[in-house]
Amino acid sequence: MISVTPKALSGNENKVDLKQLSSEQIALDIKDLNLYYGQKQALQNITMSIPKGQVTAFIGPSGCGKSTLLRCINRMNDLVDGCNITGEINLHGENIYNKHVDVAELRRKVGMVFQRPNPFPKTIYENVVYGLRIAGENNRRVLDDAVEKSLRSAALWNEVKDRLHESALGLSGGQQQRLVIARAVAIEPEVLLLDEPTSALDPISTLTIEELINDLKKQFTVVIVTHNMQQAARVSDQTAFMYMGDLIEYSDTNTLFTTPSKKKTEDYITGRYG
Ligand SMILES: Nc1ncnc2c1ncn2[C@@H]1O[C@H](COP(=O)(O)OP(=O)(O)OP(=O)(O)O)[C@@H](O)[C@H]1O
Repeated sequence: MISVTPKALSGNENKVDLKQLSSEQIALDIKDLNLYYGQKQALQNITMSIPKGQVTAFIGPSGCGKSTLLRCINRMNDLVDGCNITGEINLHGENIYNKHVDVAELRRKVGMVFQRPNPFPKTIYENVVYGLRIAGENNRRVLDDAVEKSLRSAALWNEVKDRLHESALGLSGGQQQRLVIARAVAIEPEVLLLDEPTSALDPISTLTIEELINDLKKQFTVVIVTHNMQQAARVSDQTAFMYMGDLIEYSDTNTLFTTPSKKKTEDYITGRYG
């Protein structure tokens, strides 16, 4: 078994029972989701409910479909030629794959942060307000308030408050990733998707982001893909283990890492493959 720090084990104050979630507790309800890239099936009958205000991690060996599943949640796979999806992902009881769903509006509710920090070549301030400006907000006071609030939420305010009008590209990698998180939270999404958000960062920046994730769940539902099992154990409340496009096991993080119910999960977390 991998070692799970006491912090991870005690971190889940508002533990939920995944088998008995009420509709108010569910942020995302995924039902019989199948995804094909051309002929190749990358996700098979994924059914799971992701609780609100918690951190859910997707783990599994390379190519198992973690990022594909994450990208389904804000319809990023729509951009892939030959990609075909069946099944449902319900947000507030509505299937995001319904024909009339406005994808831009969906992405406002479901923000995403990628592996490599990708700030725009603009000032720190303009990066944070980018989504608000697109939504037509130009009131200086509103924008100033959003900048401070978002940078505080991303644990970056103290480091950048005196250089808001300098280029974002002058920040360190870890600061850039927190800036990208600030940009994502500025438009107040309901769900925040993090696709291996620390894999390009040094250990100290990784720790800062992990602490930040723990704070973010007070305001948002967080779903994170990570290669790093220790990270999943440290930051998440629930963990989903995937293998070759299947969801093998999904349970609270403590249970999954200490008493997994499936042999495949146990083999993975004990390092027999991956
Ligand atoms: N755009 C694409 N076109 C075709 N096949 C793809 C595409 N993206 C991913 N795949 C395939 O789908 C499967 C799942 O890929 P995915 O990136 O979701 O896995 P992953 O678990 O996130 O892997 P990793 O940990 O290596 O990032 C893999 O076999 C991959 O090669």
